[in-house]
Amino acid sequence: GLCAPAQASAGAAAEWPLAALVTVTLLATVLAGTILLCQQLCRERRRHQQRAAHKSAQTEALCESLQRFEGFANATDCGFGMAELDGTITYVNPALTRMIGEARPEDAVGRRIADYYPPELHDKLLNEVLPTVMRTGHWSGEMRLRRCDGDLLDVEENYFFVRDEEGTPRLIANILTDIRARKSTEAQLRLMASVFEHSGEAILITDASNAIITANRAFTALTGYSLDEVRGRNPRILSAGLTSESVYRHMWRSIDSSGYWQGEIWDRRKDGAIYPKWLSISSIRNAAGETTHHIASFTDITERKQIEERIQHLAHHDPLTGLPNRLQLEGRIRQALADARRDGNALAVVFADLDNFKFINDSLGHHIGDRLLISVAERLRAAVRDSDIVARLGGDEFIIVLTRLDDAQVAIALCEKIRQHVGERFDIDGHALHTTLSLGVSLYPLDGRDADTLMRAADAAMYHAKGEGRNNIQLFDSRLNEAAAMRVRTETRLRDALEHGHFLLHYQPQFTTIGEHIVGVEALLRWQPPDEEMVPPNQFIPLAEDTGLIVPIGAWVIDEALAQLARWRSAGIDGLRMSINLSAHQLRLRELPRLIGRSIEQHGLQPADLELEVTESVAMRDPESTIGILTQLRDMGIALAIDDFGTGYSSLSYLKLLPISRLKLDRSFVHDIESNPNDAAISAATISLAHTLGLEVVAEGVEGPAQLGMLTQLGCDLLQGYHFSRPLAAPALADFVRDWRASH
Ligand SMILES: Nc1nc2c(ncn2[C@@H]2O[C@@H]3COP(=O)(O)O[C@H]4[C@@H](O)[C@H](n5cnc6c(=O)[nH]c(N)nc65)O[C@@H]4COP(=O)(O)O[C@H]3[C@H]2O)c(=O)[nH]1
Repeated sequence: GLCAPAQASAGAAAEWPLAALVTVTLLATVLAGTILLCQQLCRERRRHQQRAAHKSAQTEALCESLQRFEGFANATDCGFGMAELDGTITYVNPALTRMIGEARPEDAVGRRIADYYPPELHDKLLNEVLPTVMRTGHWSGEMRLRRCDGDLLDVEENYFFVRDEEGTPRLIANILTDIRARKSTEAQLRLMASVFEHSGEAILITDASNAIITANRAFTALTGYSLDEVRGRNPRILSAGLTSESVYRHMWRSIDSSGYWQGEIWDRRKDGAIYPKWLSISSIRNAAGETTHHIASFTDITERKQIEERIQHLAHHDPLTGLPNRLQLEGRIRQALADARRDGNALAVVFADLDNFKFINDSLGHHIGDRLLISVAERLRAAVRDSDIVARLGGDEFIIVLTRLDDAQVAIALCEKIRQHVGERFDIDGHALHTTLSLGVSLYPLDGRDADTLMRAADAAMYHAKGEGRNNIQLFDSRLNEAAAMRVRTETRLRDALEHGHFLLHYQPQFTTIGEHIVGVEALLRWQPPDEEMVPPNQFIPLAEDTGLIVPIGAWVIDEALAQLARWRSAGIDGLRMSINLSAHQLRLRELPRLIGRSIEQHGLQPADLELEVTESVAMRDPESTIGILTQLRDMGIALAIDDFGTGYSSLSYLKLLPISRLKLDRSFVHDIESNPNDAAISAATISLAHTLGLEVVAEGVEGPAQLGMLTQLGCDLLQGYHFSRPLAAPALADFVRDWRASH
């Protein structure tokens, strides 16, 4: 909307002085003649007053004419001046007096024309302007006056002769117009034109009939068309034919009603390439409200669209592997289910989880971990059909949706293929890595008819696979649902057990490697329902944790273990530290430190008599609050140990932040330590790492002399396991300690 109104006003600005100039020139020519005559006649009148008595009527008429001229000359904004042929000024009107900056017209009279031009224009004045007037009778053009105060003033000048009755040039007259306003308008116009020309946006101007009048450089750069090629044509020639008619209809409706439209349309370049552009169109109307022009400006938004697509992609894909993420997966499963329903096919949802990813990630670094995930993603993708879906949920969890299956057998066979593929060696940055997959499978329509149910079923099946020792495939089994019902029954029984004292503790001694002294015991929870077999903790603790029952049960354990330690003390068995397992729920209890402190006090013990064990995964969950509570406990003087070390999620750097004093090397590493070089290496690394961090290492699950030998050699500090003793009931433990101490 900038150009056209500016043009209109510039046109007006340019037009009126011209028209005025012509009028003024004509008038002035006539009047200049008149004034000349008047002056002559008036002089004559003075000289020959008596002689001229008979001519007085004529003289009066002329004087009247002179007055009229003066009236005009005084009123006009145009400068008017006259000079002798030699350049001596004889007359200036008030406007010219103002232009040249004199106080009164008389001040200019008698001076020379050249006095009012800057020296650099003297040459032009004397050698071009005045000679031209002499030769041709007139000169017109732009000049610059130098005012008395030295300021310069741009003017348009019209020099001409005033001739006498015989036609002989007698005077030089000049009509001047101040063109400062026009000049600045022109400068502004030039600026506008260069904005137009240099704009990064392509700009196109059409007339009322929408024929192209002009276009700028960016237009040519963008479309490939030169101005000559498009002038007079309808911008329709730019269209790629991809934008629907309704878009154009809407566009014109909006331009007609509001004078404006913007939006996205597809165009074709001269070379045929199609591109999306963001287009704004404004219509320009004249005072009567009629559209005179349209101004269209547009930019190529190919790049912006690409970025948008990339953002879209990022929102729906896992950035690491490029696989669809959970968001995308949901839509795709729904689609796949709709297809399966229509075609009467089966479909399998497979939950796949890498078994030892965390360990690889933590020990070799995120860089290797990431590369491994990428490679696993590639193998998963390669193992299935293009029409199947492979997605990553995050971490080391993948979902595979196998479509168009004839039956469950095919799903199992495909999963087996996947398991084997991924189980093969990966060579990453010089590391030969092995990883295995635990796979859980649910089938449509057997296990569920909607995405949610199928995902949940596959997830349950995957956990089952983990529970079955990892690296295997489990089909969802409705018995997993029965297991859920069973859990509800067990929960009731657990509450009952707590109320009726059906829990008890067993204790397993811990030994120093050097000297094999008993220095502590670990309290291990047992459930002894009446008239039934004793239940090991793994069978009820997970449920107790899920239901929150672990909190009261855990409180009971702490109090009972400390009471037992006090009883042993009074029976003369001392030098024992009590290790107690804490669950994640307990760590979330703010009053935990206070509870423990009270219990220690009640039983007349010291904080140093107690050691709390938290599993690695628990310590790593919600690190901030965990560190807070653990630090409080440590500050009380209680020792802390990380249980099952090596199986969980630790990042080694994070370990440094924990206020711990011991690591318990998981028994899965201890178990094969003498036969499996991997396990031996992990154990060795853990022990040396712990020592570097100033921590002691307790090996759990020491079952035989070979493991003992190996752990001794690796410098492990403390040992615990069947090799020395199984967990024992309190009286048996007391006997064991007495016997051991007597015989060692
Ligand atoms: N194969 C083998 N196993 C050995 C050997 N020596 C000891 N064990 C077993 O290893 C487990 C060691 O406990 P944990 O790692 O803390 O693992 C514990 C601990 O995480 C949890 N737990 C036990 N008591 C409590 C408790 O009071 N509170 C909480 N929150 N968790 C408990 O239950 C887990 C299992 O406890 P348990 O069944 O008593 O199993 C005990 C123990 O009986 C050995 O030489 N070979």
